[in-house]
Amino acid sequence: MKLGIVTGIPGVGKTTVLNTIKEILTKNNAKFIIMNYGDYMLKTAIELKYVNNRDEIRKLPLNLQRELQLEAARNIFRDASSLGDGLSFLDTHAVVRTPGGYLPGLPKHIIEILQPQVIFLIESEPEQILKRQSNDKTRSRTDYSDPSVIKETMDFARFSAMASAVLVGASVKVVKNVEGDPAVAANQIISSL
Ligand SMILES: Nc1ncnc2c1ncn2[C@@H]1O[C@H](COP(=O)(O)OP(=O)(O)O)[C@@H](O)[C@H]1O
Repeated sequence: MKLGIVTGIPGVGKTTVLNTIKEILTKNNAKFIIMNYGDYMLKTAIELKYVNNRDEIRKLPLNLQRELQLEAARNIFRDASSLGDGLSFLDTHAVVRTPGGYLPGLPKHIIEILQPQVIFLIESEPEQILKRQSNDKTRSRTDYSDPSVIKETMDFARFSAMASAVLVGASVKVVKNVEGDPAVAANQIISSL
């Protein structure tokens, strides 16, 4: 199994880079899967009739959210393993900025189930991230609207990714999302896994 966890703070271009990875690997007839952590949580939440939609998940009692997080990790590992020597990518967050502080996205009990080889951190200049956010009217990311907040969140994402990597011996790779060319980051991620 080859699993790379792809992280990046909101607005850095993670969705764009992952879509580019998909295009490149599809063109190359490669065996791969791109999984989104939230999608896996939502699937279980709907099956268990906890929620009807994605936005209800973060309003559930924390113990149920933790149960969904754990079940998602087990299912993600199962799907990545079943791909054999194909490439698996998991779209998630190294850190989540909350009013109560920075929350690790990959705590011990989760990273130990996932067993990734690499944790990727997609980064861009804070000013660039702000510009992309303001150009992208389809999403609301106002909680990341200040360059110093973005810089601090990126720092904590690095600390958090390394702390998770230490637990399973994964590597941490910082990948820059170059303005105008998301394929640069996409190719780096593919070749590093
Ligand atoms: N390398 C890039 N160069 C220019 N614009 C980009 C690049 N990557 C992403 N964008 C733009 O930035 C905005 C946010 O990208 P998105 O992939 O949705 O971010 P995320 O998933 O990290 O929140 C979008 O408008 C997207 O088109």
